[in-house]
Amino acid sequence: MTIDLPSGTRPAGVDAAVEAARRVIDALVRSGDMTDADMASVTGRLNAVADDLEATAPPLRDRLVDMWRGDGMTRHDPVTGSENPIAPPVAYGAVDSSTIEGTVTLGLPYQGPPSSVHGGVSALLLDHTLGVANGWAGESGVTAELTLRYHHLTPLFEPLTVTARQTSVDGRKIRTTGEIAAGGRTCVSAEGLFIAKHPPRPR
Ligand SMILES: CC(C)(COP(=O)(O)OP(=O)(O)OC[C@H]1O[C@@H](n2cnc3c(N)ncnc32)[C@H](O)[C@@H]1OP(=O)(O)O)[C@@H](O)C(=O)NCCC(=O)NCCS
Ligand SMILES: CCCCCCCCCC(=O)O
Repeated sequence: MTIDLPSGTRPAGVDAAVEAARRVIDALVRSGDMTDADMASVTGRLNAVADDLEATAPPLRDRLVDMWRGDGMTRHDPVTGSENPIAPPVAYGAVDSSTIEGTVTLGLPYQGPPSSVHGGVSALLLDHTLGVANGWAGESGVTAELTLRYHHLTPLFEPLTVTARQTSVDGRKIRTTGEIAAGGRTCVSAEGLFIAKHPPRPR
């Protein structure tokens, strides 16, 4: 079964709140202690928001069922998820029947080396994008092996292209490749082995 690609961020509801949370995370990392902001006040206001959300959140099991409603892509994952503040988020488009491509610009929360993307963040983006390419191509599974090569530092603050392509399906073994590029230069390349396995969605 071929999945639909994630359909993007909605302008209201939780998506808008998540977008605001991303701004908060970015602004906190940007500020550090080099700010005139009253951090005691900031802390109090953020805790008040968290108190409100925690007091009104649904039971975990109900939310898990809700997260996995339907058969298609989710809105909560940590890469594309418009309901997840730790997702940058990446937005994908189809290139062909087995290839997808996404664009994203990463800021300070994703820093590893100076002004460069953390290697683990690159791994996250590639693991997920290879997985979604498999769903798009019609045969998906869980990651069994992910081999990465870091060719060049991946820059923060400029558009990155994340590409993935399913290259073969052999029984349960699915092979997929991908890369992160900046300005047309490959920064990280990936080869993945996925095994067709489909943990049940909570219902
Ligand atoms: C990957 C996983 C599904 C394989 O377990 P399994 O379903 O029991 O599959 P099997 O052990 O029967 O292996 C199936 C085939 O894949 C191969 N395989 C499995 N894991 C492999 C790996 N890491 N590297 C290379 N080959 C592997 C096996 O050798 C076997 O090949 P064969 O059919 O030629 O003998 C299982 O180890 C797993 O669930 N791992 C966790 C996955 C995960 O959390 N990924 C991140 C989130 S998506
Ligand atoms: C059919 C749906 C495909 C979704 C792909 C999600 C990739 C998850 C990768 C991972 O958890 O390591």
